[in-house]
Amino acid sequence: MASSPSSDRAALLKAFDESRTGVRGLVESGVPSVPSIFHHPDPYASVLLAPPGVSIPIVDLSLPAPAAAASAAAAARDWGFFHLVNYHHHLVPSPSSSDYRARALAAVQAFNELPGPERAKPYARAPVAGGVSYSSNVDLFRSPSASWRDTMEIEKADPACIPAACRAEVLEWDAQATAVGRAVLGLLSQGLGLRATALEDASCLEGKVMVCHYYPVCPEPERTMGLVPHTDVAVIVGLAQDGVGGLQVKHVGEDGRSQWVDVRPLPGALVVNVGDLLQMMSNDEYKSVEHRVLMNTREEPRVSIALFFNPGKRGDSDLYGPLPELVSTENPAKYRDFSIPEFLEAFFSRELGSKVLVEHFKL
Ligand SMILES: O=C(O)CCC(=O)C(=O)O
Ligand SMILES: [Fe+2]
Repeated sequence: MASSPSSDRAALLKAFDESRTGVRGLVESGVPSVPSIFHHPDPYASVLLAPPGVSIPIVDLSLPAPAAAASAAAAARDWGFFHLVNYHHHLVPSPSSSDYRARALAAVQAFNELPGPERAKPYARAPVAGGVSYSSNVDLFRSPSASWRDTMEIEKADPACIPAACRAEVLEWDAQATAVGRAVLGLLSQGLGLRATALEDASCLEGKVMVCHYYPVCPEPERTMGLVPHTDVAVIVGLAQDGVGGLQVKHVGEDGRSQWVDVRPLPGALVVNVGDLLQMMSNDEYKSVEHRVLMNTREEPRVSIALFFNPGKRGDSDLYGPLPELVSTENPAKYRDFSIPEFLEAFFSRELGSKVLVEHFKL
């Protein structure tokens, strides 16, 4: 019996997933070209590139609090993305000084470059017992094209389950990035005219997911993508990227047209962005923004670590939606309230995409 293209694709996806060694495993096996399951019809799709010199705003955390809050709020309103600099005085004191961020990125790279059988051990589709999973493409079986990326996800992990190659470093980074995340949530709360602890009180520091990406070198970068355009399912995200580049943000330029703006690596800076949940909690004051990762043509892999801050209270009766303080008869709620289980079910039933949850809960 002749097989159909879709059953061929399903079989190829299954075989790829069962290899348990991700895209890096394909590269190690010496694939000379990008296999068909990773082909994107138009990886550089349709939207203009911003002229050189256009870039996301920079928020300086060493400014006096009111100025820092105004700057973070303006960036969250106008761009949904910013570089955070001078955050070091918010870090947790630690005997091992120096660059936690660089250490964590290097350790994630080391994990991804372990021999295949070693890194295959935690291979699983999240969520899993122990809170750690390594896999390729969160939406592998739901999306039309796979992307050139492997990912380790860490959520409420038992430290013993984090691979030894990066355990100490990712735990250290989690503690540091959480301290910085607390400061950013404070600024963004103040920027909404609320008390500094408003978002923290809504449990937004308690439901964290750390997502460590590895984008292997690619034999045909123009045929595939690192990460398809999407908005983040989170309150905020703090991202550490290495020096390779490829992340782009969609922004409406001065001429009113959308364009892709490169988020060029800025040494030492953390990239912070607004997720769909904060857009809804802020009743559209802050905007989640579409972003993507293009494959680089450099002969080196790219590593990034994204820390997703989500609400930790997740019962069916813990409801989220526009913060009550922001809603009035003049400014009615633009979204209905929802529980986190309801939110996650909507997320896991779809491929990665843009604003799908914002649309889902819109009134
Ligand atoms: O790797 C990056 O720079 C972006 C990662 C990202 O957008 C995500 O994990 O949602
Ligand atoms: Fe993202």
